[in-house]
Amino acid sequence: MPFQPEPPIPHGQAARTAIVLCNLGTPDEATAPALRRYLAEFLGDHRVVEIPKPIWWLILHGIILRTRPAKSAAKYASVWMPEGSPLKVWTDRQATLLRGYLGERGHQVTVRYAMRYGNPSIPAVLDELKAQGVTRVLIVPAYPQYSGTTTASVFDAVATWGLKVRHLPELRFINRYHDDAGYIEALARKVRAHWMHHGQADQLVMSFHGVPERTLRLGDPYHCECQKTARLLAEKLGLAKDRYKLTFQSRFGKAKWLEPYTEPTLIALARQGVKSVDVVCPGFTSDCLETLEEINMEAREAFLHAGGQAFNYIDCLNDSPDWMRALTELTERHLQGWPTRHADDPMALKESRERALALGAKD
Ligand SMILES: C=CC1=C(C)c2cc3[nH]c(cc4nc(cc5[nH]c(cc1n2)c(C)c5CCC(=O)O)C(CCC(=O)O)=C4C)c(C)c3C=C
Ligand SMILES: [Fe+2]
Ligand SMILES: [Fe+2]
Repeated sequence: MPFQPEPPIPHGQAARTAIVLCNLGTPDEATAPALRRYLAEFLGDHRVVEIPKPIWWLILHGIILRTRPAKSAAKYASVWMPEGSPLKVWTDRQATLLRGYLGERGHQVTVRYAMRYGNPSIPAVLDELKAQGVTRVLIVPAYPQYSGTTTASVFDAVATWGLKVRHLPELRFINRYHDDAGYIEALARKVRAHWMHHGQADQLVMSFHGVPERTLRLGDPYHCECQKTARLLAEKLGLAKDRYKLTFQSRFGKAKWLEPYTEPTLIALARQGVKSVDVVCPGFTSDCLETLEEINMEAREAFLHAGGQAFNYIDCLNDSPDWMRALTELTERHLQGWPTRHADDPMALKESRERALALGAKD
């Protein structure tokens, strides 16, 4: 494969830093053809479905992509926002705000969002940043808990992009922030604000996206990191063990996934006489199909149908100021050693060039 053409070598050009906030991805429209494109890319990723490729290709293209796109398109249509898919709308806002929050603290960084599947794609965003002269990139997956199915797949996309690039930018990659104090505090404040306005339900259900159970046996730390997030959040909220539950949602396919499953747990709670539940999804940093439709519509319906009386969904972190502050501090820590406060400042640049020349560098 030939390398991409490079711009002329930039003698004396200051380092320029960018942050790329990478989320899962979402279809461009809530239509069956858009869903087919998106699901083919997403479910065709061997990180996501680990069945041997030729067998899975037949199942995916022969069965799943013939039936699922239309059904999923109807679900997406039920949560679509005027500006687009919720996942994209929130991720876009987070990137814009992060740029502002970092700017307030004197950092001059470009911030973009990218999607692992769909648009704007990770390679397209990295190409654009490189064309702008960016020389350092911090990749921030939108997943607090590390999983091979999601976090590592973002890394694959970055590494694959790098295969065609001769002059790579310096790259950093955040693996996890499931126990980050700012993230836990932002979650706790969301829950407390909800309690202030609506009162506290009998149970708090913390629902995380599931993964196949075998990934845990094969060494994926995702399950442990979800447990830790839930424990820290409960501690922060002062919740006793019998007042909250950790569950896993969004099971896909027939294999066993991490348990307990969210919807059956909600049904069991209702049947045991639990009248009210608050449900929060700490593993999702943005509201999306899985929270707005699967939890706030389907799971709500199941709980109420089984005899529950009040189902209160607590929004994801989205663009909450507490989360934006946490994300700012998290990225600030990972930018250390990259002088983002000076990069575009002509005086600082002149000084650093003079210092470099004094140390014997050639201009
Ligand atoms: C938060 C982390 C996520 C993990 C871990 C994850 C693993 C995972 N997902 C699937 C299959 C599907 N996921 C779907 C949607 C979806 N998944 C996540 C996040 C994680 N997935 C998000 C944020 C979303 C919503 C995207 C949006 O556009 O709003 C879907 C739904 C698509 C549909 O047709 O309904 C599927 C399917 C697997 C198999 C997996 C791990 C093995
Ligand atoms: Fe998923
Ligand atoms: Fe789902």
